[in-house]
Amino acid sequence: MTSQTLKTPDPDQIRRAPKVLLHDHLDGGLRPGTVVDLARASGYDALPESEPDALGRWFREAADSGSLERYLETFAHTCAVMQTRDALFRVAAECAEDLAADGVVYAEIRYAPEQHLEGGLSLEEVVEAVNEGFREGERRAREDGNRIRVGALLTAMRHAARSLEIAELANRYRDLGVVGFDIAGAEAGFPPTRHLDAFEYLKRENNHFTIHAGEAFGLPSIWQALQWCGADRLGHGVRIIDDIQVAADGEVKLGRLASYVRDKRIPLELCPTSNLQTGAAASYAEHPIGLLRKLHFRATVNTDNRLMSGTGMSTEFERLVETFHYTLDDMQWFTVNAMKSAFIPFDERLAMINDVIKPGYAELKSEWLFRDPAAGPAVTSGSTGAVS
Ligand SMILES: O=c1[nH]cnc2c1ncn2[C@@H]1O[C@H](CO)[C@@H](O)[C@H]1O
Ligand SMILES: [Zn+2]
Repeated sequence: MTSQTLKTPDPDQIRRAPKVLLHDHLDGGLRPGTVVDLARASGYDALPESEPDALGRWFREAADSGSLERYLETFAHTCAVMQTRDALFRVAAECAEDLAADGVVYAEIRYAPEQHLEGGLSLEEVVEAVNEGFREGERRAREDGNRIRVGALLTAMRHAARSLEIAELANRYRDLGVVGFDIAGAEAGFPPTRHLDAFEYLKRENNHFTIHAGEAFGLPSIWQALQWCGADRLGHGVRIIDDIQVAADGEVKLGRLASYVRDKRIPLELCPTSNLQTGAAASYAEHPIGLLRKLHFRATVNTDNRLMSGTGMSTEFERLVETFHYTLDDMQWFTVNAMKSAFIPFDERLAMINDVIKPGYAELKSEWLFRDPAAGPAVTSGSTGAVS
């Protein structure tokens, strides 16, 4: 290892580093200007602001409530303008384009088809419009010299009763752009076991699913998601920290559930900024991701809702780099964790890791060797030579 390996990456390196995103809501990632355009086109007159910058600020502030329930109220506006084929296509295309421009090479984007039927579309038409939008976004990204692959996750809302139907839909569109299933929405009062039939169906079909659990509600929710429902991954899962004790002398003790999650390499789809907004964590410094990374949980970094959190993958990593002094090696570790945990076939995950992610980080890590000497010293910290 050289001293350069210890240096934290700058924002430009973070943006150029290949990143993998497993937890991002389509209806939580619209461009503010697109919300304004689509509202105008559809005659939706309930937007709280009519100018894109002000609207973007409104979403961030409204979502900054400290409560998941109030955070979720903001989705009424985005869902309202996503009720036609053209709107869904546009939002999906821009989503893929924006992620690619931010250095994301692989993304699984989720949304709840049942929330997009008010304009008369069928569930199938919703899925097809979004899939076509993703393909268009991938194409535009290629034109811009970026590479991204996007898969869809179909979400069922946990307060509703359509989960089996949505699970069947996910299964029907398997290999046609949909890579898995999820449940989302308010957690307290809506345990995942209400949707057991959907999960059992997907298991019988050898299909994949993740469950939002351990965000607004703690260990019982995580336990149910894993041991009753059989989730492949945990959406957030951040409250697994409640089952980890750190003594004053630094000794760490994992409870049975935390041990299970770590031993079984259950992926945690952590979303730091979103957690600060809903009150699941008090600050970046206190966010459990720091400890979970040290303890080698299968931790991944995600955006959740780029519009409501005013964030992106690079922004999330910037905050983590500032807070925990992560290096490119740490970034690569989170990224490989995410790619290993994706719902696409094993050989494709492996190729993404070996042929895209690792070479991408190697390239970034090698840049200092070829820099212009006139540009100043090669490293700014730990610059005394090899350390191991
Ligand atoms: O962090 C979250 N926790 C739980 N549910 C969420 C979160 N973010 C978004 N949604 C919910 O998922 C739906 C489909 O995308 C959104 O409409 C929102 O209600
Ligand atoms: Zn979410």
